Amino acid sequence: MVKARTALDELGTDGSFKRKESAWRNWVSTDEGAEYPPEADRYHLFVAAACPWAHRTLMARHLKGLEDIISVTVVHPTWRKTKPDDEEDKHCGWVFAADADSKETYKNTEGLGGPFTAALEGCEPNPLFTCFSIRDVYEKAKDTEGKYTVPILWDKKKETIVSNESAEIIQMFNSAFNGKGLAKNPDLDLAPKELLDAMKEADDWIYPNINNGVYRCGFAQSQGAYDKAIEDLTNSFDRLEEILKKQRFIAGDQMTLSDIRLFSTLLRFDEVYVVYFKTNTRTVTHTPTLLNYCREMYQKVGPTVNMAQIKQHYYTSHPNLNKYSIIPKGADFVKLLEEPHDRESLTSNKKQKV
Ligand SMILES: N[C@@H](CCC(=O)N[C@@H](CS)C(=O)NCC(=O)O)C(=O)O
Repeated sequence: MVKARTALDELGTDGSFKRKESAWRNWVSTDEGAEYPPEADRYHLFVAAACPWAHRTLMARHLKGLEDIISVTVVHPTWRKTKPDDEEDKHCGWVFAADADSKETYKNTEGLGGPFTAALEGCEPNPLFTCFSIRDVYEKAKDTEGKYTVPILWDKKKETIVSNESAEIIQMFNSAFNGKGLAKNPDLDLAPKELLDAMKEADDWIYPNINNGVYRCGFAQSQGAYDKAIEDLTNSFDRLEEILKKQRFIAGDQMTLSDIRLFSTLLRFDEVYVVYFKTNTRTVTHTPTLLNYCREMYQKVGPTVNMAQIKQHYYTSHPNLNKYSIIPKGADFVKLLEEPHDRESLTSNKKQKV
């Protein structure tokens, strides 16, 4: 019997949040005889618009022009019981939205807050096979790990999961679909050879301290664990600012996958993490360099951003953090991102490809 669990169960003995490694790690590859070769209309993404890891894959798909050949389903932002008919089964997580004409509503997993409509614009039932939850998708692939995360890159031909690791899915999107007229932007290289070392160097501190750092703050269950996480986050936030004062993107003059990874966290920072995860030592709004950096990124990937779903997900899905699921109004961070940025001055003689 697979033990179902969520990120909220991943704790060290000191109350610190310890994220587990993703379990499905296959690759779409152009290698001869590859099990998962690049093909049009073969692969499908299951994502939550809210999830920063899934958002990475939507940004890479958009920038590479893969929308016509890799289909997507966005799940409902508010978690609920994944086996609603089984009293004993307590697991809560991502479920598909109901049909557009459904009138069903539900409350949060403690029966409070809401009501949230089961049908939601931009979300839909699973178009590939009948099922209720993302857990059902993992079960169809005979998963034995029991952590039912998005994103999932699904193979429609073999009916299985290729990968559930966003960092690797974005690499596949960058490099595996450039031939045979598949990607509309095959020449855009978001991981150029000459920047690979700088990208790795940046990812290596940004992941633990910023991307996962906000979760280490928000899911901490002891003061000591929170104190350590917020100190690491604050120092890294300041380090980012210093780097981006001198350099247009995090690994150099050119946008790379490392910027996609960073932006997905910064986009959610002021509206969600500052309030919900108590990351309130800094804000992007009051850090001009980072605000302008976010403006430039937003202006490249705007169609992938859904702030309403981002807020709905976090504030309504973990009643232990927000019992009544009240969604704070916020100061409309996205509107700030629509304003002009000043980042060209950092690379005045180089033309950006995107
Ligand atoms: N390593 C994974 C992490 C994905 C992840 O943690 N996704 C969250 C959503 S933000 C999730 O689906 N959580 C479900 C759960 O904790 O049960 C990746 O980067 O792809």
